[in-house]
Amino acid sequence: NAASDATGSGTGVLGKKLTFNTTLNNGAYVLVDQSRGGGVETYSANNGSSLPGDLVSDADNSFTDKGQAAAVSAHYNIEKVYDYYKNNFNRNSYDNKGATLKSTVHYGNDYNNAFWNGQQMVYGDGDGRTFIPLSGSLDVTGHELTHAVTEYTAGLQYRSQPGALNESMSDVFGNFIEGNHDYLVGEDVYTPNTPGDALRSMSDPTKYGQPDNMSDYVHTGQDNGGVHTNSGIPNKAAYLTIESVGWDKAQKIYYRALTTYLSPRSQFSDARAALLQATSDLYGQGAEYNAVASAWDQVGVK
Ligand SMILES: Cc1cccc(C(=O)O)c1OC(=O)C1CC1
Ligand SMILES: [Zn+2]
Repeated sequence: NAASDATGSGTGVLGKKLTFNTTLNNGAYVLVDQSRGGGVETYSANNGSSLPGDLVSDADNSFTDKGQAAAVSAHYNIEKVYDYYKNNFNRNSYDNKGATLKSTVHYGNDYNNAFWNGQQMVYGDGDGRTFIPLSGSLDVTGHELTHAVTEYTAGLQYRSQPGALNESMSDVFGNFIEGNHDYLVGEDVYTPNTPGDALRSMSDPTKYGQPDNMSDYVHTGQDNGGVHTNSGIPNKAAYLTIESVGWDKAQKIYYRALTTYLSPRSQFSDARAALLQATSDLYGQGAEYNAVASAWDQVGVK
């Protein structure tokens, strides 16, 4: 049969009934959304580690099996992430040329991670204690896809200060995309037995062991120079900026800095300058400009 567009439905990781675009292909419905850019395609590694694995399919376009929940959430959430970048910034996928958005779920066993591997997004199932399937969180899927946007724009190297900025941009846009203004990261899929906690907090990074000031920058060889630790410093600056200038202006400032002024070896001080320049371009050197300067003053970055 010719591939055609259909509307599928299913149950996500958090138990919600979700609808999304599928394609009827050779008598089965697959998680392929041909309506967005070069397509959104969702695969399963079937708890192996070869990528991308198999396209997730269902005979009756109703993806309600428990084993399909991680794929349902990934497919639905990535549609939303695509729409965020297209609707807010007219960006057509991570490369702005309609690159196909590929995700693989059920990667590995009890895998408490998610990552962008340079070609696609990959989501573990979690071990059920630290994480439940990570694709269940919109801020996590936004975080992962933003790694791809960063790679195709600023190209921030994934180590030391540029790496912490890379991580921060993913947390910042993950939060913009999730849109619930909780400034938390991963809360929907983190520690199911501990309500109210999160993997990271942008409003109070110290709550989960991250520094929130340059004076507490962690010099380490671990984790590519502490990229998931030191991201607390630019994350705190982002929180202060968003609270001062407001959600909408902050999004525009951050997107312009990421796509126009940041570069592979940008340090925290370069991020301050890039965000100030973006603010000046967009809103001049008034209240918003002073708010950005103050935010970075407060985290000890000049
Ligand atoms: C859970 C996890 C482990 C290692 C790397 C990442 C990574 O993608 O950097 C990761 O995912 C996140 O940080 C998402 C936002 C919760
Ligand atoms: Zn990341």
